[in-house]
Amino acid sequence: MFGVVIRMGNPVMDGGTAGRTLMGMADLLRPSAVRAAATLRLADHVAASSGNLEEMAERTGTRPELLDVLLRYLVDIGLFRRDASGQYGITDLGTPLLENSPESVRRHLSVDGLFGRADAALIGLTHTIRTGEPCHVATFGHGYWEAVNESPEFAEALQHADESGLSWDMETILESYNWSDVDSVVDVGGHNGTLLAELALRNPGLRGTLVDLTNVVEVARRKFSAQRLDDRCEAVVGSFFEPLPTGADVYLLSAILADWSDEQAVEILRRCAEAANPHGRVLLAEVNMPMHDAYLELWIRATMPAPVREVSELVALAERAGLRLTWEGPVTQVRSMLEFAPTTP
Ligand SMILES: C[S@@+](CC[C@H](N)C(=O)[O-])C[C@H]1O[C@@H](n2cnc3c(N)ncnc32)[C@H](O)[C@@H]1O
Repeated sequence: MFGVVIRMGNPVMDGGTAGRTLMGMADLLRPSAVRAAATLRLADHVAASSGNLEEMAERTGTRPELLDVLLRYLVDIGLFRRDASGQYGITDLGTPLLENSPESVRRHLSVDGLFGRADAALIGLTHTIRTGEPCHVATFGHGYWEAVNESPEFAEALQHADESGLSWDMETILESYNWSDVDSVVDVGGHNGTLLAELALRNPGLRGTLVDLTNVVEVARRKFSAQRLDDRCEAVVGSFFEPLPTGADVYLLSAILADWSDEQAVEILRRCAEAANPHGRVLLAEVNMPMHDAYLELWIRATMPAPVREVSELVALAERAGLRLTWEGPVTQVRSMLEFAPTTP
């Protein structure tokens, strides 16, 4: 209370244009109110409501007097309107908060959802800048990928976000490597199965095993079934920090290491080296984050470590894990293709 009073009497708030602009840029209330509206599904409740605030509070599990303040503020910022009788309605700007709007952003903004939670952790950005630790870890006690696997809804959210298909230059993985000699591949951290399914479709002799955490594996299994690939592609629950299925020709790591520190990356590579012994190969198809976009890079750094590594650094990590470079493929703007073989039997 006193803080509010002090801030309202602050000359920065009352005067200087730049100060006001900055205070507006740094404002946290507006985004929090928009996200509260998304989380509480207020647009849908307003659309279905008879106008009775008590009833809407009951449905949203909120306190009527505070729900009223929130709705009034959302009117002030143009997401809702209120007629003379006090009945609320949705404006054009507020329409994407409806669950079934073609442009719906409700799930994305909900603080109960995967992306909304990750965004909420951004308040700890200073911690990340100081320490390098993702503020997601500092805020929730675990990383982004553990969160994905915490709730089936989170994995589904990721699947919807990934419906774009072969993203991040996956075509380079499919086309630059000689898959015709490969009988079996383990897609380590293979996610929703998009890449493995495409590999199997383009290489009819190839069998694949995808290893990932629980919820993601469910999504991958459904994809393999839908594409009638169950006889050649399986998805198994496992961690790349634990022993992996042994004896495959290729252990594929696509866009994995960027999410982990050097020590963790070496551990993952070592698990692949152990499983690949003695004749298998480890194929690194690492992503290179676009450095020119500071906004994206800050978001990613706040959410996961995502170090951007040069080819020489990747090779050095692999050597620490008992792997030697056997093939250097293309290095595109977003991918580095490198093949390794275990050095020790
Ligand atoms: C950035 S995605 C990469 C997915 C995929 N390989 C691709 O190229 O799109 C990272 C994947 O690693 C998985 N993952 C995270 N921690 C894991 C662990 N300990 N063991 C296995 N998979 C894990 C995540 O669930 C996610 O599917």
